[in-house]
Amino acid sequence: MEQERQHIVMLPFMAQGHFIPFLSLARLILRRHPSSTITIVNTPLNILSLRSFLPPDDPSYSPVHFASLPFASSDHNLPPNTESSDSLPGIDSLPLLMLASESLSPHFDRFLSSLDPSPLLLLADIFTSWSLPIARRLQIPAFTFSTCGAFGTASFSSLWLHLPHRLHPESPSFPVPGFPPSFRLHRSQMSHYMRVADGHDAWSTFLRRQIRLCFSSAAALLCNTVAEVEPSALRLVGEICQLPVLTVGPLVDSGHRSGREPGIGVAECVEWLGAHRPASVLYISFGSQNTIGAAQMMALAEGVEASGVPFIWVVRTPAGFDMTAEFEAERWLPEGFEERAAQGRRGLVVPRWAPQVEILSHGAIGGFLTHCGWNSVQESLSRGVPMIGWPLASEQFYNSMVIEEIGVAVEVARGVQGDVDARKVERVVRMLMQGEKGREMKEKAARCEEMMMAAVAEDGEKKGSSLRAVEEMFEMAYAMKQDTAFEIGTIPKNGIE
Ligand SMILES: O=c1ccn([C@@H]2O[C@H](COP(=O)(O)OP(=O)(O)O[C@H]3O[C@H](CO)[C@@H](O)[C@H](O)[C@H]3O)[C@@H](O)[C@H]2O)c(=O)[nH]1
Repeated sequence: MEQERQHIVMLPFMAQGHFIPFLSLARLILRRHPSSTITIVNTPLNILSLRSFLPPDDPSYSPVHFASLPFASSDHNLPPNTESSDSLPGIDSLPLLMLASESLSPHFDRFLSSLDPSPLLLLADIFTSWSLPIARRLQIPAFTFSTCGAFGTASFSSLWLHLPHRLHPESPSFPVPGFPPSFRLHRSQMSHYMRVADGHDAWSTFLRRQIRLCFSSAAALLCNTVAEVEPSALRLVGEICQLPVLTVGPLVDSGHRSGREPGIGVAECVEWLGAHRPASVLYISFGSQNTIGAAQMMALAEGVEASGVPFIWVVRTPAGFDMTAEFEAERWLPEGFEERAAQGRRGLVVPRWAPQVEILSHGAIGGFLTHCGWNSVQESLSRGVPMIGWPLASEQFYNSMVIEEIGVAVEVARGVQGDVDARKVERVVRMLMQGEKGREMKEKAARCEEMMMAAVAEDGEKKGSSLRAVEEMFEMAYAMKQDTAFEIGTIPKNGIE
């Protein structure tokens, strides 16, 4: 009976950047509760992708099952076989995928209703909050798992709910509801979509609906962060969403990870990195679904080349062009850039996708120029690698603020549209990789690494904060399951809507 009650259903949003932390959370849960079973629900192609992340012979994942819900992307004005954000031609079509994802609701309802006995818990994504009312109706405790950090979740949620910049049309910066009065954000720290949002566009419609449902219907918020790394942001996010917050990070899986066909094999990467001095190589990547502008790409290439710092750069077609298309180096990079980089192993240009975790784990990596996607930030810090931030979209702007404040990063540019100065890139790269300030940042990153490892470490009775959070999650879910009245009123409400 106990065993049956330990069935957890997970519903990640349709994006690689969300699958990775969900799988990693599954692994963490199974480490603490090996007799649990976990069913990850998604669309057919995403299930294939999720499966490919799992090491084929790793018994620790054998209690993970998958359930597929019917989905045809062409029914939603999306290209055929487009089921995740990284297979979209560009970020502009993300709202179509977001709105299409809500069509899974009746299928998910049928799936969840068919489970007998009913599961202990639903772990929904913040973007799949449409599933929370279904779980509540079926008296299944439902928590939201934010794949972002605490500060990122707090800022992103408050900004989308209130669009506060619209109240200050003349001002470049503005206060944010729920944040201390002295706190202000700058317009450049918003994606283009948020800047132009009026509350009725497709982005606002979907995101506001999901955030409100999360705040009103989840029993708790799980955050992919480490309590000791983001202590003050934890209070902030708890106040903004009016939910208990549990920190379960860092969800960085060091196991086998393919997910997508890499542009370079692990062995080749490791061999290339092996020819370099410790902490001498800069890794450059903009995550799974973002890319920079064409002129920015040229400036970045010029700056990195001028710095003389060896690099591995994951490239994809610039913003405004089909991101799924083949990368044309001769069109998007300075003439002869790749050939010069190849000489003496100065640089490695990798099309589309690289084995990032393996690269960041290599001792030759000394810095990471990143778009500040939260998985990348966690992967970098959990290996003590300091960063250069270049946030492009979503909550990446606020992640960049967090890592600057912790002292483990410096921001070099923002967004996909602005001018980028190759000289500044050169200076910042040299500073991080060769300067005194870079050395200090590396020391701070090493301290973050220690805190992150401690959060998931166990020494007899002593458990790290993230392991304790997993226990708390189980205790809350058991208590809610026993309290058959949980549906009416035992869940905290934030009063929104
Ligand atoms: O060549 C690549 C590129 C990416 N990755 C992996 O893909 C993930 C990328 O995740 P992340 O760095 O978070 O970037 P996005 O894919 O852009 O993530 C989306 O989801 C994140 C978590 O919610 C948010 O923080 C971001 O803003 C949002 O864009 C990481 O695990 C990387 O290791 C690779 O393995 N190889």
